[in-house]
Amino acid sequence: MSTPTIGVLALQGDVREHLVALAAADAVARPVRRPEELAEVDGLVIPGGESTTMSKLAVVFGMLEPLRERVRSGMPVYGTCAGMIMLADKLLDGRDDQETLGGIDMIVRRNAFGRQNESFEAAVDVRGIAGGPVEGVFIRAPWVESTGADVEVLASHDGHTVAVRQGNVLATSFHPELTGDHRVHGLFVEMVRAAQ
Ligand SMILES: NC(=O)CC[C@H](N)C(=O)O
Repeated sequence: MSTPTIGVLALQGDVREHLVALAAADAVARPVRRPEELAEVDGLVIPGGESTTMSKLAVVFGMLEPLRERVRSGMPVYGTCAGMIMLADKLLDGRDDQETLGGIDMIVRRNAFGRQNESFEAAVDVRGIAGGPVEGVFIRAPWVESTGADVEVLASHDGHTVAVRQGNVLATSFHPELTGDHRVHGLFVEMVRAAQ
């Protein structure tokens, strides 16, 4: 099977770290800012950052509808933190004008962990990832408040859902791209391969 080309949405956020993690997980990785670039990738990562800014820039760059269209058409997508927010069908504690792409039938609460702790790390067991828990880095992180019947819960922390998958769309509240452990990116690269 050929090596998949995976884009990282490069409007805002920790793009470089995802490019490095994807390359380490045996994908060809490149930044994506424009619809023409989106058309050329087999899968997409939406990075951590600030979802309100990312949503605004997606409108400015004319990316909102092209992104929605590709998610709807089944392109594999993986969102971390702000990226998870972007993939939520419904959002709590977002800004009034904040747009999401949707893709996962879930309600996500923005900054849910952030009120108590700005940032923390915790070992997280992720279904489908062998070799023990991953180090979860949570930075003003959202959690998943509820999920629809077709959504698979892959991980929880403190009783809150922090990793989910629905079909080709994967999302985590935490940031594997900041840890040097590329197993979650490896899982996503396998999802992209399987969809090719
Ligand atoms: N680390 C992150 O991506 C933080 C997400 C941020 N709190 C937001 O609302 O987008």
